[in-house]
Order: sequence, then C-alpha cells, then structure tokens
Amino acid sequence: MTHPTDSILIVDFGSQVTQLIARRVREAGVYSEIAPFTTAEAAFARMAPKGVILSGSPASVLDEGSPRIPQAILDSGVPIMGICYGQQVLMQQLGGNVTLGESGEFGHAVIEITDDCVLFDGVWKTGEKHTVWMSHGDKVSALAPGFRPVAVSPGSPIAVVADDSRKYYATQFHMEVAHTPDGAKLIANFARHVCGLTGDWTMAEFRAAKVAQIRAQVGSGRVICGLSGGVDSAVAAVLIHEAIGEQLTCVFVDHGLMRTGEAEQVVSLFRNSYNIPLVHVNAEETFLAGLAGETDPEKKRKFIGGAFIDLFEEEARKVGGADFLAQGTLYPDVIESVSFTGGPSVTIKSHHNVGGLPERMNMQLVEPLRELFKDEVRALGMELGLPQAFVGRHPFPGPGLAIRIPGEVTKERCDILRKADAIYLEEIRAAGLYDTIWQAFAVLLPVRSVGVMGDGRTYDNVLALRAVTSTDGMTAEAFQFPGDFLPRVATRIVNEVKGINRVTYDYTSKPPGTIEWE
Ligand SMILES: Nc1ncnc2c1ncn2[C@@H]1O[C@H](COP(=O)(O)OP(=O)(O)OP(=O)(O)O)[C@@H](O)[C@H]1O
Ligand SMILES: O=c1[nH]c(=O)c2[nH+]cn([C@@H]3O[C@H](COP(=O)(O)O)[C@@H](O)[C@H]3O)c2[nH]1
Ligand SMILES: NC(=O)CC[C@H](N)C(=O)O
Ligand SMILES: [Mg+2]
Repeated sequence: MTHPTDSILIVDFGSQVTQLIARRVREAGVYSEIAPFTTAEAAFARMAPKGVILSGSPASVLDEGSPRIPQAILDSGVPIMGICYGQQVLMQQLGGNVTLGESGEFGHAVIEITDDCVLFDGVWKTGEKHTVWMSHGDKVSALAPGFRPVAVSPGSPIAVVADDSRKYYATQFHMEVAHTPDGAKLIANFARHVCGLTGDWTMAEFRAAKVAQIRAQVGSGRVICGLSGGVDSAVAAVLIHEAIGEQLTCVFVDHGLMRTGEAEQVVSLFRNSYNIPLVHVNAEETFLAGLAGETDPEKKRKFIGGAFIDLFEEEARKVGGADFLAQGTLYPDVIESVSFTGGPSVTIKSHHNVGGLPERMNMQLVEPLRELFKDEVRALGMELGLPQAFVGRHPFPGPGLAIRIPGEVTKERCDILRKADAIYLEEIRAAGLYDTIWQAFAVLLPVRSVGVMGDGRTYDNVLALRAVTSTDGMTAEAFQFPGDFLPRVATRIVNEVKGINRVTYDYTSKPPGTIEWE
C-alpha cells in the first residue's frame, strides 16, 4: 500500500495555515496529502483523490502570474472546496469576478447564513449568524455561472458559494483555523457528505503508509538518524526501524547544551527499550568553541545546524557511508523556518533542523513526520507502542541551552542554567504539574541585578522562568501556576544556585512572543 485510495488532495497556494487543512481532514478520518500548486496536477493523477481542497494564499488573483488551479483538476469532475484565495481563484477561473476590496476583513467576522448548503449540515441553519475567522483584502464581486451564494458577511457579500451539480463549494473565511469554532465540522461535511468518504482512516494506516514510503525512498541505502531523546526523533527512529531494520543507525549528539543528566537518560532509555544501534557522540568542545563570542540568535542557530550535519556526516563515514539523514522534523519547525512554495511566508527563526541546515548537504533527508503536529506525533508514538516516558516528554529544542542563554554561551553560564532548570523541573514534577504543562524551562538573561544576601551586596544574573500550555506549539499561553509555587521556586533557585540573585516569570503568549526566547 502506498496510500489509501480514499483521499483528499490539498492544493497549496502558500497560506500559513495550509497544514491545518490537512490536519482537519485527518481529524475527519480521511487521508490527505498537500501538493504545491506547481506540482498539484501530478499529485492529482497519482492519488486519484475523491476530493480537492484549495488553500489560501498571500498572493492576489488580480496579480499577474498569480497561482491557478490546474485545468486537469477542473476537468476531472472531482468535488472541490476552496478556502479564501481558493474561493477567489475558483470564481475567477470559472467565469466570475474578483475585485480588490475597499477594506479587508482580518480576524473575527460574523457571517449570516442565507440558504441551505450541504457544508452546513447539522451545523448551521438558514437565518443564523456565526463567528468565523477572515484574513483577506480581495473579494468575490460576481459569481461564476452555476453558483449560488449561501452566506454573507459585512465585508464579503459572497462569503460562501455552492454549486451542487458540480459539487463545488467555497468560503471566504478560513474554516481550518481554531478561531472558526465550527470550521472542523464544515471540513468533515465536505469529506463525508460531498466526497462520500467514510472517515475510517486511522493512525495505524498512517503508520503503514509511511513505512511503505520510507522503504520506497531508501531502498537498500543506509540511514543515519539524529536521535535527541525527544518525542519526535524517537517516533521517527522507531518508525524507520520498522521500515528498514538494520539499515538504520541512530546518532545522539551531546553538544554540551543538554540539561542535567539528560544525555545519560536518553541513551539508557533508548538502549533499554530498543534494539537499534545508537552512537553517543560527545561534542561539547566543538559546540562551545564555535559559539564563543557569538550573540546573534540566528547565527547561533545556523552554526549549530551546520555543526550537527558535520557530525552526522562523520558518523556516516564510520558506518561505511550513508545516503540518508533522518530527522524528527515536524511541521511547526518547517513553517517557522522557510517560506513555503516560494511564497512570502516569513522566517521567524531558523530551526536547526530546517532553516539552520547548511547549503551543502551530502545526504538526502528522510523526514516521515514533516507534515504532522506535535500532538499527532504523540498519537503515532502511542500507536507504535513507545514508552510513556518518551511520548509524554516536554519538547526540548535541538540547539538546547544555547537558545536559552541570550547573548554569549559559555560553559559557566550553561552550568548555572542547568542547576536552576533542574530545580524548576523538580518542583514542577513534585507538584504533579508536569503533564498539565506543555513545555517548561528557564532562561538565563544577559542582565545583572543588585541584591542583598546575608547583609552583603550581590550583583548577579537574572533568571526567567517560562511554562506554557499549547496543543501544537504553533500558539501558546503562559501557564498559571497555583499561588505559592513560583515564590517557592524563586527562593530555592536564589538560595541554591550561585550566580543567580533574581527570578522572574514570563507571562507572554505566542503570538506575540515565541515559546523560546531566541
Ligand atoms: N542532540 C541531538 N542529537 C541528534 N539529533 C538531534 C539532537 N537534537 C535534535 N536532533 C535532531 O533534530 C530534530 C529536531 O529536534 P526537535 O527538538 O524538534 O525534535 P525532538 O528532539 O526529536 O523532539 P522534541 O520536540 O520532543 O524535543 C530531532 O528530531 C533530531 O532528529
Ligand atoms: O528542534 C528544535 N530546533 C530548533 O531550532 C527549535 N527552536 C524552537 N524549537 C521548539 O519549537 C517549539 C516552538 O518554539 P518557538 O515558539 O520558540 O518557535 C518549542 O517547543 C521550542 O522548544 C526548536 N526545536
Ligand atoms: N488568506 C488568503 O487566502 C488571502 C487571499 C488574498 N491574498 C486576499 O487578500 O484576499
Ligand atoms: Mg528536541
């Protein structure tokens, strides 16, 4: 099996949230793949999907050379659903009209349902008003022949359109985002009631499809897998091992930027649970030497990304050469690092395993989790029978403490941070909060403050504590600790860690902050 026959193809025009469409389709129990509009025709022919969804885009259909739906898809008779740009381009290609709106709609909007539509089955009724999320400047000003409008909003007289005979539907709002509370149900209605899919696709099938894909990609080649002890690479390694067995060697790089006891834990946890060869590389000196004197966050990240690859290549040579490098890259790593399909989605930070990769790469990447979100990877981990100790771990970034020490990274500063971080996590575990929090860590600030200890003056480092709740790391909220927790941790850290005399708590959500400080 390469992929299930009951599938939906998502044509990506470069929206920031295209992957959320895929996610909603998976939640509706249907297999989906995303193809950039440039290769969508080939993907369509290969997959023979039962439906097509058109994504949003930073482009405007009014711009010359802006993306179009491949004609073969329009000619195929397969049901289509357009979202935002997807609606605009569908209308324009089928004979309607799109104009530049006088003012756009960005954020919450209220639509009114003006007619029945299969997308609204069991969700919305005619005459009702509902909150949706919009993000557009252009709007549909004339319907293409065969379509009827079924909803309006103040900024979009044509907010939802339907052509039941061709099974074409489209919305100006983004139904894939959580800010459209009923959006997931509309996507499920498209999959089930329009495309006639049964919705019985599961993680077990995802696993089988990926195993087949990995075998096809790798053939009889050798694979080196970067194993960090985090959830993503553990799941990737086990999945790849299922696919190609002994062709896989895992490499754990101890860059000296790990937390207290982490390296030992990772290696023993993995060696005790799995019979997969694991090489433990100690590279603290290389990393600290390379980071010396560097304070720019992007330069730190790029150096680390490159140093990882150098080490993977060295290990590849030791096992007689490897053609492939496997990583547990997830979708959030990708979208924050690169602009998708050449569109102007901006780089927020270069995740070491994506945007931080050096330009010259001798090994081809194997990244089976590249389209998944964290909570989906955890579900896949459970499916693969990974120990709870792996599946439930808080994420830890590949660049480690280097991006939690704004400014220059030194061994001394790493040691201070390690001690404080260990106390913080110990208290979180003792309070039974570890599994409620999505990620918690400490940041050693490049700021010194005056204090008084034992009647003496201190002039020492400031530490920030951070803890967030999230489902997928794309958005996050500061965790609200119970009353006396933070003061207790602050006291312990200042008392027990030499070099820190003040502790603060970071209340910023994402956005506008990011989870890490660099
Ligand atoms: N110390 C390391 N040694 C080897 N590979 C690493 C190391 N740190 C990160 N990687 C590679 O980079 C990838 C991305 O790191 P990332 O932190 O996003 O994932 P993870 O560590 O597997 O999971 P988690 O997000 O739970 O920490 C990893 O999946 C792994 O392949
Ligand atoms: O492997 C990684 N390499 C990186 O370069 C990297 N940068 C951030 N993160 C982790 O990604 C999630 C989102 O973090 P941000 O809100 O800081 O972007 C959080 O879980 C971060 O810890 C990284 N993981
Ligand atoms: N989110 C979108 O798809 C926006 C489409 C188009 N760029 C507009 O502004 O209307
Ligand atoms: Mg990690």
